[in-house]
Amino acid sequence: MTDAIQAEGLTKRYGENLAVDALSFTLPRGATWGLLGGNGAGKSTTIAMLLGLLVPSAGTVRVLGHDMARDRFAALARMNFSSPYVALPHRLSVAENLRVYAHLYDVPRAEARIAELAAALQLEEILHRPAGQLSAGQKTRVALAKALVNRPELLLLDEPTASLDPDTGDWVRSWLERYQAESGCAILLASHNMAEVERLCGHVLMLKRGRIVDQGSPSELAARFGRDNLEEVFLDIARNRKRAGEPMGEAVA
Ligand SMILES: Nc1ncnc2c1ncn2[C@@H]1O[C@H](COP(=O)(O)OP(=O)(O)OP(=O)(O)O)[C@@H](O)[C@H]1O
Repeated sequence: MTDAIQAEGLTKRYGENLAVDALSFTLPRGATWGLLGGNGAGKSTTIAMLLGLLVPSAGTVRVLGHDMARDRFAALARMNFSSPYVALPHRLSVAENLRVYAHLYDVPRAEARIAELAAALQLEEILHRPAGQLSAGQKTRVALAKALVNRPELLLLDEPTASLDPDTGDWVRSWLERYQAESGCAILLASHNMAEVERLCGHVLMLKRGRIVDQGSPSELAARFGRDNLEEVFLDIARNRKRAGEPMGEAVA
């Protein structure tokens, strides 16, 4: 079976600024991986290139076996994306929004799929409310429904729980865990929430100034840095501290 994502030398330059610098990684089918990095590390730019929204300055991306430079639409039909920073049309009701996306993705039996998602994501009571009038938690659930409308084999999530209260954030994480186990879809998750990444991700790419500076499972990374958790590893990398046992002078990045 082809991998969910194969990125080779993926690069994005904005003038002099190298936002993403020769990223290479392979996300297997069915895996949940995290993309971690400080502000400006290149996470959103990477996701935009994986979606084909930005043209890479160099490098190649294959999504579910499709070359994004030549065969983007075949890949887009089989993947989806969610970000709290991308607003849904705010005057349309939740149901109308989901119908538009179901239509765009040519979803068979669209009304049945929308009803299924509304039940799963607790949207039934808000289906006829304008999307612009929802709370952050409700918007997140609608955005997830939109992202799942075409039963994607690959889901790209940019900060899926940003601005949610701890209870709603936990609900979304549990839901994603269950959904991933049931559907087997691959997930690439960009997040600033280290506990979230520890809980959901089997493997983490640590990004700094557009480059992968380390990677591994959350527990491997913690062990490598002699730390208890990913938050401490993140701070070590951000502040150029050494891995456990590394001689002085060999900074991580
Ligand atoms: N449209 C653009 N034009 C010029 N530079 C850009 C553009 N978009 C992003 N950049 C730059 O590219 C770099 C990576 O930005 P990006 O948004 O990918 O980072 P990020 O890891 O998603 O950050 P954050 O966690 O703050 O969202 C930054 O230096 C940013 O200023």
